[in-house]
Amino acid sequence: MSAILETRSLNRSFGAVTAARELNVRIDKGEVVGVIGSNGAGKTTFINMVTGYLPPSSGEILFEGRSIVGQPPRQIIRGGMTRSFQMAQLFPELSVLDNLLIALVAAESARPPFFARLHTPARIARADEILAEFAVERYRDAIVRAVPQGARKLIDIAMALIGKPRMLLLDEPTSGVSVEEKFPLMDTVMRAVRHHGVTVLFVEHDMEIVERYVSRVLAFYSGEIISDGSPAAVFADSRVQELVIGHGRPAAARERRVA
Ligand SMILES: Nc1ncnc2c1ncn2[C@@H]1O[C@H](COP(=O)(O)OP(=O)(O)OP(=O)(O)O)[C@@H](O)[C@H]1O
Repeated sequence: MSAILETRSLNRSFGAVTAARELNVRIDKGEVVGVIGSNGAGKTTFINMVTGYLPPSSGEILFEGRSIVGQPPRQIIRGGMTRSFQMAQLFPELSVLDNLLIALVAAESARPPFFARLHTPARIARADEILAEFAVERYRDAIVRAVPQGARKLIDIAMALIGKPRMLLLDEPTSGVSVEEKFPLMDTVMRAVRHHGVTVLFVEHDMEIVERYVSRVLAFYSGEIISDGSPAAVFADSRVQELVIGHGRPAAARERRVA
């Protein structure tokens, strides 16, 4: 497998706090990787550095073999790596369609979206295609503010995928989503990313979601990766049990430990 994302000796400090310490991460094309860690472990710092929102204190970040350190987020998006946020980043007063078109133009062009013509037939066709893929067509012309939370999450992730990125980073895709909605939401997202062969890395506190959807887990603690492997191996790691998941580990992991 070839690497799509690599970090080398990546560090980030905030005053006396080390939020990332010598992170050497390699993600191969097609992997679905979960990032876990307790509050303040450095998960968001890692995602922010990789997507251009936060400059590293030192170290290297390679996307498809090329350094992206110093590139602004917009350039990284156009280069093929996008992200969604814990809180959906939609324009609440605009329609779902307009939100998707703005995201598409941002992924296509260096110009700010308001200088480009949004409503071209080709762009609308692409927006309709992704609305159908995420089964949210019925909200196409709704104002975002009026869309239920679960559908908003899906639309936010659809926005991240509309420009056909090769890598997607998600920050807690199921946060704020009801227990009944979380698995259908993740099923929809995973179907879409697998269909397009997108590599995925997502931060998640819900261990049931991690166990069900990822092939590999990175466990963060105090700015370092303390365990990296299959969900079964990482959940069985005594440091991870002590420092990261405690009693919140999934039932299957508990059973494996007892056996
Ligand atoms: N902008 C900032 N200024 C100062 N300290 C920061 C800043 N961002 C993060 N930190 C500190 O860096 C450390 C890592 O924070 P980070 O947000 O990356 O953790 P996290 O694992 O994403 O936590 P959570 O699960 O709560 O989102 C914490 O000690 C945090 O207080």
